Amino acid sequence: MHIEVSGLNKSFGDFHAVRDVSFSIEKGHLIGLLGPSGGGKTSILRMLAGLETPSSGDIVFHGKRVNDLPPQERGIGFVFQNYALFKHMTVYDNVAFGLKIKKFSKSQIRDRVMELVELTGLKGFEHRYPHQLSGGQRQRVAFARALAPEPQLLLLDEPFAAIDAKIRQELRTWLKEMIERVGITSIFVTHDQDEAIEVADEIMIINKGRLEQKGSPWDIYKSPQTQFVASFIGESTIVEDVSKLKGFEEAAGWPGAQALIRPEFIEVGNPSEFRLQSATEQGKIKHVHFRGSEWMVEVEVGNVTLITYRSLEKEMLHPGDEVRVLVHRAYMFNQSDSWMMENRLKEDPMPIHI
Ligand SMILES: Nc1ncnc2c1ncn2[C@@H]1O[C@H](COP(=O)(O)OP(=O)(O)OP(=O)(O)O)[C@@H](O)[C@H]1O
Repeated sequence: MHIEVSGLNKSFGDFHAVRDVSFSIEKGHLIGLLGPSGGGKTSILRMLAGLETPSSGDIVFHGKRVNDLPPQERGIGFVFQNYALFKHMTVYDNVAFGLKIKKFSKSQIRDRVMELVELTGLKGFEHRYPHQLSGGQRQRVAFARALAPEPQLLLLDEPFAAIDAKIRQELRTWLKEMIERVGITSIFVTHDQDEAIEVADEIMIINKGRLEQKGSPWDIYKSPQTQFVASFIGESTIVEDVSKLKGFEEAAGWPGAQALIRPEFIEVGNPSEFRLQSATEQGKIKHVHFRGSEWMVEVEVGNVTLITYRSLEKEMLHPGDEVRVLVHRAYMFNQSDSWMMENRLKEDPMPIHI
């Protein structure tokens, strides 16, 4: 189902939970609504579902305005964290529930339930009750139940929040595969950036009721349009006065602009590792953390602590070591603009606008 949302607002009294949000979603895409707690993600989802009425704005499914349609007429399936299974019903009856309401025949129900039980890897569990299942299995039943009546849109609100880390990881991969196989347009809410990056075709970053950015995980990571997005996705250090770093002197002409530097924009090492010494800073190692496949290094340059990674292949660094630091790039932000700035001493002398 193609979705078009324009100028969506939601106020609770004089509190604006959702502010002028507009977006469209292609049929079959899996969208992650990502943002900090209280940002408005669930409110957006609830308005799409018809569980909350927008204060203003339009919600259009397949070219038809659905603002006034009740939830059961919108062709939506739900998997909510707190939308528990019916405890007194077996897996079979849970999955059959929506089909009975829609008055499918007994044999149609049987065929559809068995198809979904098979699809979700729950064959053999049809006669179990929810308390006889693991958390991951329960969420798979919830998924099967949501899909049974063949909805056009699937909404998932923090579907894995209550599940422990290892199973959550497996379920993410599983969910992505399932959604691709079924080909259903889906939107899921999460405040976990790894989850959104790994699972979603596109991410929408929601903060303080506003849509800050929408795009593929990779686009959002490499071209963040606001400082909030840059600091919310991935790791970074914010530098108040980047003009003090070598190669970034030009930034002194942009008062008020802040720089945000990602770990992969920084190289740290012994002097012999750098050919262009003049472009590097003097630094001192503060901490070195072992991260399994690499070192995470905190290095002090002037009064700023920068975070970067270092290959395990290279010579080991220790706290207190005097090192050279090369900052390749920085994201620059002021109130109305965002752009990428390259180290002038290193390569391209002109700042590149995103
Ligand atoms: N029924 C309501 N009445 C009053 N305020 C509400 C209501 N529902 C939500 N809010 C407020 O609107 C804001 C957005 O809430 P929402 O649940 O949409 O955020 P969220 O991004 O989903 O947060 P979380 O990740 O914590 O679930 C919050 O400040 C919340 O307190």
